Amino acid sequence: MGIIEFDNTKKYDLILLGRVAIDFNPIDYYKPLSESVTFKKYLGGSPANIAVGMARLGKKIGFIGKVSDDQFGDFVTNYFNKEGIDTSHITRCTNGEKLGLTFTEILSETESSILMYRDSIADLQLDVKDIDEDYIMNTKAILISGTALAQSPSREAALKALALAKKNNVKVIFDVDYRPYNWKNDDEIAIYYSVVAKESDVILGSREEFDLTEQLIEKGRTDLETAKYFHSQGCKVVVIKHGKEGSTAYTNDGNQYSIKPFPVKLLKSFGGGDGYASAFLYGLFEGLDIIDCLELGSASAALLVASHGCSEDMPDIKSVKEFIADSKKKYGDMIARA
Ligand SMILES: Nc1ncnc2c1ncn2[C@@H]1O[C@H](COP(=O)(O)OP(=O)(O)OP(=O)(O)O)[C@@H](O)[C@H]1O
Ligand SMILES: O=C(O)C[C@@H](O)[C@H](O)C(=O)CO
Repeated sequence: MGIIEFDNTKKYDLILLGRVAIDFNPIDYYKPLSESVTFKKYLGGSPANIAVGMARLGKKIGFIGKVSDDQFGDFVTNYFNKEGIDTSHITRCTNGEKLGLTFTEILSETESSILMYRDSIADLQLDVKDIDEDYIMNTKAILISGTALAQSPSREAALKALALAKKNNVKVIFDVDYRPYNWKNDDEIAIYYSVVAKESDVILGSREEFDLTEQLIEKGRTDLETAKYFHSQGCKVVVIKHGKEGSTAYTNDGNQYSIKPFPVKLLKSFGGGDGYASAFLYGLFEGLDIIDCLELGSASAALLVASHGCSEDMPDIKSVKEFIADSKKKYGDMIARA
């Protein structure tokens, strides 16, 4: 039994709530996006990427989201169906809202960025009437992706899902997932992120994302202060990521575990967080020790930042374990264990 006690009688392991979008990553990279001509289309959206990652790791996955009523909405739901992800609670917009589009710029071997088109966006039209208690009752855990809190009606839908999860003893995972595009101001970020974080059993975020969350509580906290605060609110695991510097998990029994990134040739700096979340959470559902969950997450993240895509390149557990074994053979047993 791991640190999170899941109800293993439930139909789903995890139901994720948030955006499904599309990534367009350049085939002709190492140049400004303005000069790229050819792109590869992938399913995208951080929670959608995590859903694909966890399905490929063998977990039973559901999703609550809103997509455009057009061919791009068809593309993403068909992709989910092909990956074995339940789409019964993915609904279509009725007023022409569009699916989010993300264009990745791979400028050089060390510089990349994303350009997100998110006006009149479909995913933020998720509504409280789309949140079904019977669906939520049937999962071990829900994952709320922070961007779903950026605007109404999605904001209230996410908070309703949170309330129903707590009511039905469904564990809550909060992936802070900060994308600036749809937020009105820092106060709203702090208000809504902290409301969800305080109710969560597991929180995953970068240092910057925790700073945004805590700005109306206390500024300038250390990672340990942040972790202790959310443990005092009932959170069991706080994971704080520091990009290529690695990450640390703080558990509510007072222990902390750090992991470093696995060495890879970076192609794009995006996707690591989604690969990390999928494999780390897989480890939690498997009841693994936290350090082993971190190792899986760090390995999957490394594979993703070395890949051209995100969802499409999510690894199965065999690939993750082979990568870890190869890395240990090449660099030594303690390669990632800080
Ligand atoms: N250059 C790198 N080489 C190897 N691993 C990396 C590199 N950069 C990031 N990672 C891995 O990816 C993990 C998550 O990256 P990061 O901290 O940037 O999270 P994030 O901002 O949520 O990612 P994303 O860009 O997917 O949203 C890191 O903790 C690390 O394990
Ligand atoms: O999170 C997004 O909406 C963009 C993703 O689809 C993209 O793959 C990325 O940046 C991964 O974190």
